[in-house]
Amino acid sequence: MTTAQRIKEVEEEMAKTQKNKATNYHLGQLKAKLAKLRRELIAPPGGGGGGGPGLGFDVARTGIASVGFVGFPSVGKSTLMSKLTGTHSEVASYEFTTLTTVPGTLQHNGARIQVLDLPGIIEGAKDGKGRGRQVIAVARTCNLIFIVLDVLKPLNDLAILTNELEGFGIRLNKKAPAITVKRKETGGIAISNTVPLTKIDPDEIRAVLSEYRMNSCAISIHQPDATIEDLIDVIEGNRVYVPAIFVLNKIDAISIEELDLLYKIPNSVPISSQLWLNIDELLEFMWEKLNLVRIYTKPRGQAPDYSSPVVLRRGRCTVENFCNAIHKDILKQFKNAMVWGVSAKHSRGQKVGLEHVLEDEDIICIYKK
Ligand SMILES: Nc1nc2c(ncn2[C@@H]2O[C@H](COP(=O)(O)OP(=O)(O)OP(=O)(O)O)[C@@H](O)[C@H]2O)c(=O)[nH]1
Ligand SMILES: [K+]
Ligand SMILES: [Mg+2]
Repeated sequence: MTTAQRIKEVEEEMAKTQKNKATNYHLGQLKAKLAKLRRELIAPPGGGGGGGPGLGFDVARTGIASVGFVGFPSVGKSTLMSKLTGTHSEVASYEFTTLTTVPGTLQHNGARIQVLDLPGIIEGAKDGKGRGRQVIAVARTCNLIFIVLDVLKPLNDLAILTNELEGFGIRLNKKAPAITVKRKETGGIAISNTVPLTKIDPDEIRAVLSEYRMNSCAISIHQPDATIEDLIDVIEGNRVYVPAIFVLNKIDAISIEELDLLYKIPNSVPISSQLWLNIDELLEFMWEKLNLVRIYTKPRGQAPDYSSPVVLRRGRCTVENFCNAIHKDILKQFKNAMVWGVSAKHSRGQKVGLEHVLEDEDIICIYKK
C-alpha cells in the first residue's frame, strides 16, 4: 500500500469513529498514526523529497522577505503578481496556465520583497495530485502566504486549501503551541498544566505518547485551548508557522451588499486584480503581516536618511543585525551607537551596544573605534 492509501484508510477509520469519552484513546492513536504517515510525505525516508532537492521549484531567493501565492487554478494569482511586480507571468482563462514558480520583486516602504507566483493547486495536492506537493513545498519556505480565492466561493475553497497546507506541516496564522515535551530515560509519563485545559483529554495524550513509543517523558501545557493536534505538532517538530492573508479576488463580479459580508472573514482582503481595486489595503496588510523593521541611518552630525531604510526582520533586529546588514566589517570597528525612536529609553536618544533590540522606524548613528 502507498503512504497515500494508508492515510486514506486512517482518515476513513477516524470518520466512522464517534467522539466520546470511550473513544478518546482510539482517536488519539489514529491522529498520531496519521501524523506519522504525513511525515513520510513531507520528508520521505531515504530523502529525495520534502524540503530537500528535487521537490519544490528552484528559484533564486532575493529580498528581505518572500510572499508565495497559493490558490486554485484561475483565481487570478498571475494577474495580481504581474501587476504588483511588473514581471510578466502568463495570464489566461484556462486552468493551469502557470506551470512553475515565477518570481518577481516588489518595493514597499523601502523593502525589497520577493513575490512568488505559483501554479494552481487542487484538492489532494498534498498527497501527490498534480504539482501540488511542489507548490506547497515552496509555500513552506515563504515568510507570508497569500491564499488567493475566488470571491464567489471563498469559504469552501479556503477550508480545502488550509487542509492541504496543514497536511504538509504548514500552520497558517498560528503561534507555535505553548507545550513542552521532555523525553526521559525512565520515570513514566508526567503531564502538568499551568492553566485549566478545555480541549485536551489525558486519555488522548496517553494514546499519542504510546503511539510515539514515548514511555517516559514530561509534558507541560501552558495554553488553555491546547489540542491533541498541538501536542502532535510539538512532538513531530517539523511544523512551520506562517502568516497568511486570504485575498478575495474578483470583487468586480459581485454586488456591494455581498462585499459587506466578505469583510467579516478574518485575515481577508477583498480586491480586484483586474480592475486594481483595494490593492492599497492589501499592501498595507501585507506590510503588517511581514512584521519588518525599518531602521533609518543617521550619519554623524547630519540629518537621518529617510529615503532608504535598512530593513530587518523582527526577532533579528539587534544593533548587531543592523551592522551585519550594512557590511560585515562594521562590527570590527563598532564602539557604540545612538538610537532614537520607540526602542530608545529617552526622547533625546539612548547610547546602546550591539545587543540592543531596535524597533520599526528607529534612527541609528554608529560610532566607530
Ligand atoms: N473578473 C475578474 N477576472 C479576473 C480578475 N483577476 C483575474 N481574472 C481573470 O481570471 C482568469 C485567470 O487569471 P490568472 O491570473 O491566469 O489566474 P491564475 O490563478 O494565475 O491561474 P493558473 O495559473 O491557471 O492557476 C483570467 O481570465 C483573468 O483575466 C479579477 O479581478 N476580476
Ligand atoms: K489561468
Ligand atoms: Mg497563474
